[in-house]
Amino acid sequence: MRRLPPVLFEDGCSRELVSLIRTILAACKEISFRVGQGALSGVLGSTLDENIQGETQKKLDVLSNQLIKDILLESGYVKAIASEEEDYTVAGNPNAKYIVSFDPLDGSSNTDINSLVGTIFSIMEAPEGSDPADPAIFMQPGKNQIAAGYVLYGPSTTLALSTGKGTRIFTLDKTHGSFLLTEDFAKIPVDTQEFAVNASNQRHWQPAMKEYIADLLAGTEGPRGKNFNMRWIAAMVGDVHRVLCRGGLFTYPADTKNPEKPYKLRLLYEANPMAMLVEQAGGLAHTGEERILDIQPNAIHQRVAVILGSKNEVEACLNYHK
Ligand SMILES: O=P(O)(O)OC[C@H]1O[C@](O)(COP(=O)(O)O)[C@@H](O)[C@@H]1O
Ligand SMILES: [Mg+2]
Ligand SMILES: [Mg+2]
Repeated sequence: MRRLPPVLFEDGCSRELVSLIRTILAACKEISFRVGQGALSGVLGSTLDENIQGETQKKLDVLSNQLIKDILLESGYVKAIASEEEDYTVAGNPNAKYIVSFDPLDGSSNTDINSLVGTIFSIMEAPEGSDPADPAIFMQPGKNQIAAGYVLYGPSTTLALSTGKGTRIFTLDKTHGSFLLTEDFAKIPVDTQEFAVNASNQRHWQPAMKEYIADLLAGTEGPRGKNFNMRWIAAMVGDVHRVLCRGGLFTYPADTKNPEKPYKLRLLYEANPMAMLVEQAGGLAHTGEERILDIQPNAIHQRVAVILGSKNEVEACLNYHK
């Protein structure tokens, strides 16, 4: 089986980029081990702290963030990092070429129930002459991503990675510690009969999303003329993995539950990297108003609406938003 580094070199990735990706993955292997230890790890449950976004931090959120942050800053490969669990961006090596944003542990409410969690990351180039301490370094649209990926800590530890030449899936061989290529070019089927949404928010959605989901639920008796099934893992990383494996539509739409927070998912750490992986596998990723990868960010913790997955189904959903 082909191992990760040679595959990336064949794609023309620079030595520095391959080393950076391997550095992130080294931290992910450690997180994979800790997550796999479950209650034995001593890091299940919550801390007494909140992150800057007002969310309670799980002990594994804090640990995963520390592992990735330390290894990246020590490596010298990054000019700056932005993390869901850091209040501000963190400056790195002023001479480095890349910047990395990451969600150290996505779906962390799942840690205590032994369910899916993962790490999501996005790599861009730092603008020429930029100041490593200036958060403006991260204010680039997602289409500038050089690489994006996630590591899913499930029954097996799985990496989905794109460097702009398709989306590949690797599986961690825990006996040797290598990520082995297990699916060369993931291809999301264009049609689907499966969707993922947190339906408990239904009464707070905008009319377009209410109508779209109602029509899916109406099945063969509704305007879509076919039955749909629903899944919700409560970890975007798990839901997007299913979409990459067998298609589907995943959405976290705008809602009016908390007027100060109409969107849930973060642009830099969640929406952008997932959008790149999905588009590189033949799917679409949109907010309902614009392509996610075209959004010009205005803050590191910015949140957006997300509709992604099988091309024809995302287009069907977008038709309700016109
Ligand atoms: O509480 P809900 O509505 O099920 O939210 C689930 C969503 O929240 C998230 O878990 C947010 O991620 P974090 O765990 O990194 O905060 C997404 O992965 C997921 O899609
Ligand atoms: Mg997350
Ligand atoms: Mg997280």
